[in-house]
Amino acid sequence: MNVERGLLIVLSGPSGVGKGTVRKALFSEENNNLYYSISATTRKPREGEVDGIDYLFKEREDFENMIENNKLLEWAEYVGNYYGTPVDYVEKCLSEGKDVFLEIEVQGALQVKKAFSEGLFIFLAPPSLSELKSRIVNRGTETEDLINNRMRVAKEEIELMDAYDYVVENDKVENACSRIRSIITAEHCRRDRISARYKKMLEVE
Ligand SMILES: Nc1ncnc2c1ncn2[C@@H]1O[C@H](COP(=O)(O)OP(=O)(O)OP(=O)(O)O)[C@@H](O)[C@H]1O
Ligand SMILES: Nc1nc2c(ncn2[C@@H]2O[C@H](COP(=O)(O)O)[C@@H](O)[C@H]2O)c(=O)[nH]1
Repeated sequence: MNVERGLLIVLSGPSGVGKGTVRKALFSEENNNLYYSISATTRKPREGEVDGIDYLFKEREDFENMIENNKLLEWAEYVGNYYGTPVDYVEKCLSEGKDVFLEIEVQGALQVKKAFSEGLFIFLAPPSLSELKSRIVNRGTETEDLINNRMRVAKEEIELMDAYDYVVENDKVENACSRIRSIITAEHCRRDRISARYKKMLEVE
């Protein structure tokens, strides 16, 4: 039996806007058919982060081997570390009809868009730059230098938001989740319109 391919959902946006928080809230809901793609990174684990759950933590040499051997759907160097999406997991889920969820920065999202124009690209935006900075500062995971670097990159990333299908403001986590859920539902309905399943139904009738 032919299975309809799953949807590739890319949530992107500046560091500290709340991508991880919103993603965890979305995944805490039942029956969402969403599968999270765990990224590889050369960044060192933060307190509480677990290898294989938060990230696949790699040495630089191992990451560079993954690049050379085409094991990554996309990758980017972000504020001194590599981050990338292992391609096999994404392909396997999509071919089994599962929706795959990537939570990645903007350079990587734009690479995915080139390769997978049929993906769903959502930019999570902060209510303001000052709120963005407070969120990174209050998270307490970065030094002052890193915060300034992340804020510098954030401004460049926000300028690219027009390349996305949707912009969702993360004012409150529950509002952002509800908007994203609506976007995913609408995208499924749009695809159903052209889906082989309905074409088959007409052939059988
Ligand atoms: N809507 C919100 N209102 C207030 N605080 C929020 C909101 N969403 C997330 N936060 C807080 O902002 C901080 C950054 O959130 P989070 O770590 O999810 O961001 P991120 O975009 O995943 O960051 P990074 O890209 O660096 O991994 C966290 O302390 C989180 O609790
Ligand atoms: N291009 C990619 N970006 C990724 C990936 N996984 C995470 N990220 C993004 O990197 C920054 C920094 O993350 P942090 O955990 O160090 O705060 C953030 O914007 C992440 O969304 C990936 O596989 N590819």
